[in-house]
Amino acid sequence: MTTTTPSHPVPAAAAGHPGTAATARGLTRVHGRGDAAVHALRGVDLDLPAGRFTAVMGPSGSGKSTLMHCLAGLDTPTSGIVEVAGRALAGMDDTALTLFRREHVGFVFQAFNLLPMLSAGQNIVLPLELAGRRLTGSVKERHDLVVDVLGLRDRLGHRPAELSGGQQQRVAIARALVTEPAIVFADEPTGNLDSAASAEVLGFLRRSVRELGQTVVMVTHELDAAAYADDVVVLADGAVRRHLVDPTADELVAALRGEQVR
Ligand SMILES: Nc1ncnc2c1ncn2[C@@H]1O[C@H](COP(=O)(O)OP(=O)(O)OP(=O)(O)O)[C@@H](O)[C@H]1O
Repeated sequence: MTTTTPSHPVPAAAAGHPGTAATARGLTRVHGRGDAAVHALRGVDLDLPAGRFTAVMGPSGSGKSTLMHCLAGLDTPTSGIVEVAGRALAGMDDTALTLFRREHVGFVFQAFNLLPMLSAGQNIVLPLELAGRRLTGSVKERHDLVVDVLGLRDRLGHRPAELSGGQQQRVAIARALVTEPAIVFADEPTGNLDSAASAEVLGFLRRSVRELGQTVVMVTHELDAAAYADDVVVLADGAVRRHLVDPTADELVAALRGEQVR
């Protein structure tokens, strides 16, 4: 593991767990039983620092999605510990997990997952409404900041079908950021975008880290996308092969060499 010091300061973290947004210890996930058992994760130890943009890379089947789902409380590990924002996920029932995700976790998906009948603005405030939070005071300030950072001010009245793919993904990012979650998980967020829109979306994700102090974890197959991140976790065979802090392009390519990335 690379242990070099980050070149820019790591901001203060989510409440209750200074410096670390999410932690995994001895994380395993086995699908099926007996001869049919698939060991998707084989003992992952990982600390994801707050206020950083981390890319998760690795060959197809190396466990990227499983790791993200376990960290986000969308899948239950077979063994091991997950903590997000200083809270252990083990022992939370479905209702508690749903409430926890609503408050502390944001998601950005490859397919945008916007509600087509709602305007961009209505999609963005949906998580606030679900959490019973009113668009006033500091919540309104945060909303306005997110809308401006993502350049969506003049698109709020448009429905998703009236927006380009890149604009739709920016709305999805705003929706993920508006509640000020401890961590945002982005699963192949540029998988449905052309290269120009991809660059734009990745630039906005990076700005959300730099300017809003957000923590973003992004699963990607693309070296170009990973180059926007501060840090890169390389998985292989269900384990962390490398955790690169502020890698140069050459260091990243060298770390991935030998790990066939789809
Ligand atoms: N529900 C499931 N049942 C059985 N096996 C599964 C299940 N989900 C994932 N797996 C297996 O677990 C391993 C890890 O899968 P995972 O989807 O996490 O990998 P990945 O790195 O995200 O792959 P990709 O890059 O192709 O999306 C794979 O061998 C996969 O086939």
